[in-house]
Amino acid sequence: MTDADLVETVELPLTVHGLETRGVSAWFGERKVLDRVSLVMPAGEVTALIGPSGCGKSTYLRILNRMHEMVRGAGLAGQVLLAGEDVYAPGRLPAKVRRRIGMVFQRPNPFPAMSVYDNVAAGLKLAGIKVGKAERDDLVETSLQQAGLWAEVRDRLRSPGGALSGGQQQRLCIARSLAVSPDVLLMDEPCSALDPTSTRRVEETIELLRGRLTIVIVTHNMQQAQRVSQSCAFFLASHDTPGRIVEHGSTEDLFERPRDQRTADYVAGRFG
Ligand SMILES: Nc1ncnc2c1ncn2[C@@H]1O[C@H](COP(=O)(O)OP(=O)(O)OP(=O)(O)O)[C@@H](O)[C@H]1O
Repeated sequence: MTDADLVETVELPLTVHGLETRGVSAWFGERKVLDRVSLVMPAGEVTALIGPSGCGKSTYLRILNRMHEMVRGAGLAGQVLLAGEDVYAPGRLPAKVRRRIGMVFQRPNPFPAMSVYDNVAAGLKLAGIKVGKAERDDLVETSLQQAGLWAEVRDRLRSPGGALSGGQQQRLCIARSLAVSPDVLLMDEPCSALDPTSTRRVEETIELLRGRLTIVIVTHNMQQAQRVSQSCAFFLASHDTPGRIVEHGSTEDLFERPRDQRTADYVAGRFG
């Protein structure tokens, strides 16, 4: 048997696209917070962004789906490519980019008074997608299944989203994002407000989604980065130096065989 035979091959649907940035820098007013960040986030994989607080991970994530430009005074240079196409090309609508590159935030933010069903269907509505009732039913069910929540809510689709547990609410938000069939899902510390059991369930959902779409996750939890991601990028900034990637590569290499001493210190919990 050769080494090649041992490599697990995951067959990707043709529709799964990867994401790449080339020389991305960012500013808030005069202050530069990211410096020439180049990174490939492979199709169908989970890429974890790690690093101490304030090094620019969330800013970088928000650049990927054009949310950074919503902040007054925010500046940007460089390129973001989805399936090789620049998401900042002239004429590309930010709303369309955000439909292809969805996002889940630190705190679950379902519409609390809206039913579970309507919360997922809201993903379609917000994206301006009109479908008939039967197709909507299908999409809601499929999205909840992909988010690993269907079995828990199939009998309470008409209950308010706000009545679910924190972890269920986060998976409901994931289902809402999935309803529009995005290419990429960005997750900004999606488990930081959750207890360990709910965290596990969200991690299982991430595992379920792997291979179906490309995922980029910001996490402060080193065990989580190791559990859920296949590749990993370590960001670092200092008081007078904007955030940069110190090291990136396979998650295993980054944690087991870091090339840079700062990476070794960070993943071992010696700072940050
Ligand atoms: N809206 C904003 N206006 C001005 N400065 C901002 C804004 N958002 C973030 N910053 C600054 O940009 C830098 C990067 O912040 P960012 O939130 O991206 O870091 P982070 O690595 O995600 O931090 P954390 O892990 O604490 O969430 C920080 O110095 C922060 O203070």
